[in-house]
Amino acid sequence: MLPAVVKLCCGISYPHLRNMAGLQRAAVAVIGQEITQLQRWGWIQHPTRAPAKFRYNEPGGEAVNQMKDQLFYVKKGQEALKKALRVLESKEGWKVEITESNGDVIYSKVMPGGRRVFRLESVLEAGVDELYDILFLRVEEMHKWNPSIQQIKVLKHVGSETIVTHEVSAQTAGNLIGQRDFVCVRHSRKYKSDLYLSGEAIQLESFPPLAGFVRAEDGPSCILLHALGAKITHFTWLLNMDVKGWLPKSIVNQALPRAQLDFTQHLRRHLTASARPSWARI
Ligand SMILES: CC(C)CCC[C@@H](C)[C@H]1CC[C@H]2[C@@H]3CC=C4C[C@@H](O)CC[C@]4(C)[C@H]3CC[C@]12C
Repeated sequence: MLPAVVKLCCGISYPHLRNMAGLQRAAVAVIGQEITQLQRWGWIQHPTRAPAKFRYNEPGGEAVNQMKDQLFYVKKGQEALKKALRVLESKEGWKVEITESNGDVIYSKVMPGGRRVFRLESVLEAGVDELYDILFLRVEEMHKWNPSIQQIKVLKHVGSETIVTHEVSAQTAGNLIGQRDFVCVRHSRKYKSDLYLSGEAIQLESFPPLAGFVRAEDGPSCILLHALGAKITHFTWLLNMDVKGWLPKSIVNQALPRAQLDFTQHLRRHLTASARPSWARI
């Protein structure tokens, strides 16, 4: 009797389960368990907004694929964070690249394989939540305050902590590196009063490189926001980028730390501008 009632309830609430072959059903169960595990460990939160096309009444195969998709992006974002943190935690091999008078310092280090990664250390006069809002929640607005960016589009929302983005850098005067575009998984993770933002390039069949653009690859990279006070945050940014194309290493290794300093400068300006009342803004 009980199994029949359970079956009936499942049939009513999940019509697609009835259309599924045995294997698909097993896959849904396994993926469901994995997501529950991740949620239990606090790695993912319950989606506040279902991803655009995620609907329970779609045929079984589609639902399985969408769940697999979600799991793939969340895991990719978490792995990017772990890998980036491992780079930051390793203490050897860092050398000072640039020291600015405002206290910003950029270090660099050569990774196995020969790529140089850059680590910016800075202190910003803003709270962690405000920075999270600007850098993650309002990522699509970044071009409004940062002229190095032409456009950022969120292609997918996977729960509230993971997004898939398409970013296009701007063609700026004096920058010897032409425009690039990126497709990345971006993941955010809160830990006490700190916040971690990670990113890594992914290949999306549905989003092949645009004609006329060089598709660069970001990551594993991350930004760590560590609260020093209510309105003061230590900002660490690991930039790990393969800009692709045929460029001398010396040019790339000058442009990347420059791009970090520019980014922080624009961010500071944006913070002061948004702190002023709207009538006082130009
Ligand atoms: C030198 C040339 C090739 C690149 C210049 C543009 C660089 C600096 C731009 C292009 C895309 C940008 C990234 C786009 C999106 C995010 C996610 C956000 O949560 C933190 C900032 C971060 C990570 C940006 C950092 C700056 C960035 C990497």
